[in-house]
Amino acid sequence: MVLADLGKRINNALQQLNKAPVIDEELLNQVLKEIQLALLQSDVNVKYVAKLKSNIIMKFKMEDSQGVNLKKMIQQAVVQELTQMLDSNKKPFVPKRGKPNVVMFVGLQGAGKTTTCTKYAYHWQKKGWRTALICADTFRAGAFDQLKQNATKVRVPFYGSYSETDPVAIAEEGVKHFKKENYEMIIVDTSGRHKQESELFDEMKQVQAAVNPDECIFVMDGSIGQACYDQAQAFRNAVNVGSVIITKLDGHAKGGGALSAVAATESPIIFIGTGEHFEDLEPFNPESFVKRLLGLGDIKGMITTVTEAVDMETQGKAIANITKGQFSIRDFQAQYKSILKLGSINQFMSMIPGMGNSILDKNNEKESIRKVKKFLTIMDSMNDNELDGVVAINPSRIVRIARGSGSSLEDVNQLLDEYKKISKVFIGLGKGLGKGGDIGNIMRNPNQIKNQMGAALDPKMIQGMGGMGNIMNMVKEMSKMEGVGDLMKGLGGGNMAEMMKSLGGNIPGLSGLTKKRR
Ligand SMILES: Nc1nc2c(ncn2[C@@H]2O[C@H](COP(=O)(O)OP(=O)(O)OP(=O)(O)O)[C@@H](O)[C@H]2O)c(=O)[nH]1
Repeated sequence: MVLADLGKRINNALQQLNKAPVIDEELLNQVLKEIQLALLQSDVNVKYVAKLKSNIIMKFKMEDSQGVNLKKMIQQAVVQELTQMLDSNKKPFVPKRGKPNVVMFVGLQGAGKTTTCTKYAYHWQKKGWRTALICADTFRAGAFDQLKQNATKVRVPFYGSYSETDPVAIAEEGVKHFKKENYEMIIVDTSGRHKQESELFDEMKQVQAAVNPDECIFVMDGSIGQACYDQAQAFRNAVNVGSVIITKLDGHAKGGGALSAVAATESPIIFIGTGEHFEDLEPFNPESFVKRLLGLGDIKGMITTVTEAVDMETQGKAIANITKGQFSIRDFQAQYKSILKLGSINQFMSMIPGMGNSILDKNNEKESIRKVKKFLTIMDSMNDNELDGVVAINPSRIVRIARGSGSSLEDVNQLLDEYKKISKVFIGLGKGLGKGGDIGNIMRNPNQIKNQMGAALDPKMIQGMGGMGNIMNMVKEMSKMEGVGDLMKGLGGGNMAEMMKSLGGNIPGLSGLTKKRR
């Protein structure tokens, strides 16, 4: 989670409301002063910070302090004001499946445009869209090689030329080529310049006129803080910029300033860059971002992520098996595939209320993803009978599987151990749910589930989630929350079995995710 420090400081300020016996204007002023200071140090414009304070004080004065929970009201007001500060109030372009969506990227040199084009391509490709990249940057030497290398790494087809010097011709030709091949997401990377200059804007306009993109995304370096305002305005005035991606928000103190400044230009921010790797791209939604920043979770976002990540048909088969007391390696494989589709595990965890500041550091997360990928490769080397549990995997097969997947015996054994542990949890869960998969069964007999989950999850993970009691409360609370009903309906049965099916899709991987690299 980026800007974690800002979130922590705002949260700490709000905590004072919990401790105080009475919430009066003096205390509120003190809390707001600390929030203001944190925002100013994150380079948020003083004008927005002052407005946030006066709006919250006004709401406080309007409340009848007898009848409301003041702490909750103030917390909600802070969320609302921060969300408003980051909201451009403009709806971004939404790509449509099954048709060619041409998206052109513009920005200054070094902002991270080429890297972000690749991250964006990877994002859509992971969702199963036919995605392609075009390098129309003929200005910077080596730009085509960089894009080519990136595209190869994420396995996305690319188009470019070493000999053609006209960016317009390359962009036009590339778009024509990929449209003919029925690509759904066609991404055009254009040239940057060191500063805003007429040559850059002229070139962007020509490319835009030639390829007629559905969307033009402006990529901007977030480390410049509120200076983003002038840059975003200049690009908006020069070309038809539809939305913005702010990069380098990892480890930069001025992130809050960058985000609020761009929102003020009325350009929607659609993603933020949070690192140099291709998976370091977070979809941006102001409310979700603020709630996660303050550790309040984002159930709506979590439901969307889970719904997108879960393959309903495969999971349906897994849940049918579980309720029959079976859990095959193929079911296990389905859970691991879902984990990869979640995108960032940290980002997913921060959507869970109470887990705002992620439990994994970046190295651990990468290590965990590597492990998930390794396990998937090993499972790819098993035959159908082994995956479906028709035959047991004997020692000689373990040797063959290790050889076939290019892994060690230790890796294969580790996978089988993990599978055994997880299958115990799932089979226990299936028993707890009973035939109908009724939520009531779980809630009437929580100890059974608690014991089984407790045995399988990593103790550090349980601790990170506030203990087993807290995990059970979270499941209980989530089952009551807005949107969960829709998810359950969407999943078919409208019962807890279905919900556990989708959420459970992530539990197995988590048991190994907090293990430190040795
Ligand atoms: N830390 C961090 N680094 C980033 C991020 N996005 C890009 N970078 C780095 O920023 C540097 C510049 O990125 P490029 O993608 O080459 O920049 P560009 O804007 O395409 O440059 P031109 O093609 O010359 O216009 C590279 O070292 C990237 O790895 C991010 O979100 N976080």
